[in-house]
Amino acid sequence: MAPKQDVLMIESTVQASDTARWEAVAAKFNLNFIYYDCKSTDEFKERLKPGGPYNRIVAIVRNGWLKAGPLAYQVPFASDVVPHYPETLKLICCSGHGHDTADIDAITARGIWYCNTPNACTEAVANTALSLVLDSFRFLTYAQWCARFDWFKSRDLGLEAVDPTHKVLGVVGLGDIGLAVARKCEAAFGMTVHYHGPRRKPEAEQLFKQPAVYHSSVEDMIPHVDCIVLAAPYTPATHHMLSTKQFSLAKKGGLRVVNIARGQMIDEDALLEALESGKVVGAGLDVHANEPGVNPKLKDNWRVALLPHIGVCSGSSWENFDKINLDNVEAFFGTGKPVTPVNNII
Ligand SMILES: O=CC(=O)O
Repeated sequence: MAPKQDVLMIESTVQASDTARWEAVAAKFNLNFIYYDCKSTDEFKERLKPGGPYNRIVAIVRNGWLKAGPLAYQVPFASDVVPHYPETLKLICCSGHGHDTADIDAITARGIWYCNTPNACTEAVANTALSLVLDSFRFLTYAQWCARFDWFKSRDLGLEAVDPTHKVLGVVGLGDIGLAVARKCEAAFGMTVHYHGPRRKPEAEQLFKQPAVYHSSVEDMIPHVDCIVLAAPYTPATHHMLSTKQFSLAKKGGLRVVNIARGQMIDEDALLEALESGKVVGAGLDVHANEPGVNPKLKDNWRVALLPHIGVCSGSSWENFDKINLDNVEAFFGTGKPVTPVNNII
């Protein structure tokens, strides 16, 4: 009988798992699951070496999020790790939409499929964005603080807070998540929608009562909108896409800034200056430039609502992660090709 094929499972303390289906797939393709428990990326590299316990792995599956504590924020698919992968490795399945922490070019050059889990957490992230949009106008997070610690400070909000009702939303990235955010903001607040992205999406524009307006640059869009939501992938082109120049273009009354994409897309120093000058009047940030951790000056600013990158954290996302990872493992071992690769292995 052929030896079992090792699959390295990077599990999470919080994850959904269709155990019966994983067991059935393991039995069908003679898979042996081994479980990642490295304390550091260096330990991971050691274990990938000849004679090491991970030296014959055929697939890596990162289900859910990495555990908190020493395993959190290890980056097992980064440029410095890829050269350590054994020749046997042919498939990586990683929960989540973004794949900016994986070196896709290097992984592809090694002949390894890389799959994300598209559309798995659209609903969860879009709902988080909706809440942050409201917060960026109404400062409800600050009001919570007042309820706990200083009731009468909340009275100042009477002059500062406004409603998002019938205001203009500007979405950067009208993909699955950006579109869902825009539709929710239209349905909940009657907001009209402008958007920016690499190309116009005429069909998506027509999904709104008042067709969405396309701008070929973010600079062109900012003077038209009351609130900007970042929902695009993080790439060299989107690094610091909101900085001093962009904030200076805010319309009278000020801009609100919501980020549910990646922290490095905003220059946080420039954001703090824009909050100081009144170019930006509210912000809601789920993601941060230096995760895990939040800029202390942002923490001190009552106009900023902060979350610890939990946009995705909802049971529906975890169930979808597990299902899509399973679909990819099953398709790869059955046909040689996974279902949702972001790269192409010829
Ligand atoms: O941040 C979450 C994701 O990329 O899915």
